[in-house]
Amino acid sequence: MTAPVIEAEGLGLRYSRRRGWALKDCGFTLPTGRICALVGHNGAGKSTLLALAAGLLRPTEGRIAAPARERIAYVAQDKPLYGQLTVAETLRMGRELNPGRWDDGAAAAIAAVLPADAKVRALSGGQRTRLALALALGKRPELLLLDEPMADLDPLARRELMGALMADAAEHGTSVVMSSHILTELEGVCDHLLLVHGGRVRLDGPIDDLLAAHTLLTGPVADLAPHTVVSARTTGRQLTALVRHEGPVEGPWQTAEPTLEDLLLAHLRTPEGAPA
Ligand SMILES: Nc1ncnc2c1ncn2[C@@H]1O[C@H](COP(=O)(O)OP(=O)(O)OP(=O)(O)O)[C@@H](O)[C@H]1O
Repeated sequence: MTAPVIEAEGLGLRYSRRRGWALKDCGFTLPTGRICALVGHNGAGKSTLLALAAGLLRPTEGRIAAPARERIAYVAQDKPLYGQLTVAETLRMGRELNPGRWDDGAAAAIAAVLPADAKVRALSGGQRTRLALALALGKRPELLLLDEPMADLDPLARRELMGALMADAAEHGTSVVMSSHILTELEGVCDHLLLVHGGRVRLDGPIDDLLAAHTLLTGPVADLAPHTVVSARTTGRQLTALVRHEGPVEGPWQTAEPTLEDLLLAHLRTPEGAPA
């Protein structure tokens, strides 16, 4: 097995005593070189987890091991940049802050369409995202942490930038963790999944293994034991369910392997604390 790039054990974070736990009892291992989708409801704890992995927050309990700060690039949801700098000055700052590591070509490939002399404060949301991603890739990180990176990009820019990011990650063996609410965007791009539900890790592992461990079935309503029902819906006498199977699914049902979207939606629909 590949060495892990992130390893968490009993990880918990409480922003304050009054607010309760944002993350609790989280344990997972992310092998090096994976493209990991980080999925969960609003407020599930995704940004908190990314900030912990980036070393910007300290765990309240447990531990998380990840590469040193200089080997991580973290693009936060609000893409903090200096508004008074120009695009060219921002890239120069990236080069000066990362001596010996900075990859001019990677940064320029992403930022090339931006007006070099425009002030950052005059850029659109999507243009700022592009600049933040250029800075992140220029740093030539071992681990790239992206918090909803594509949210304010138009569909063409989203496709182009996602393609560029993934090609760059594949070429350099970069590990990527990317949170997103756009499930279709993750399919075909990510090979690993981390699903956070109510502050706990509900599912994690290679996507192919997780899909193979689940079955989507339709047919007459009946007892589904010994399989674990993740979500079920009945229409008249017809049952549609997603189960985590224990051995082969035998019965009067039509069965299929779920898509990633089927799997994610089913797990996101379950109540907090239900068996995964
Ligand atoms: N700086 C903070 N101070 C106090 N509580 C916070 C802070 N940041 C987040 N929280 C709380 O921690 C919990 C997890 O928030 P987090 O931002 O990690 O969720 P998320 O999964 O990234 O959500 P979203 O999909 O909406 O971005 C939420 O209950 C949130 O209110």
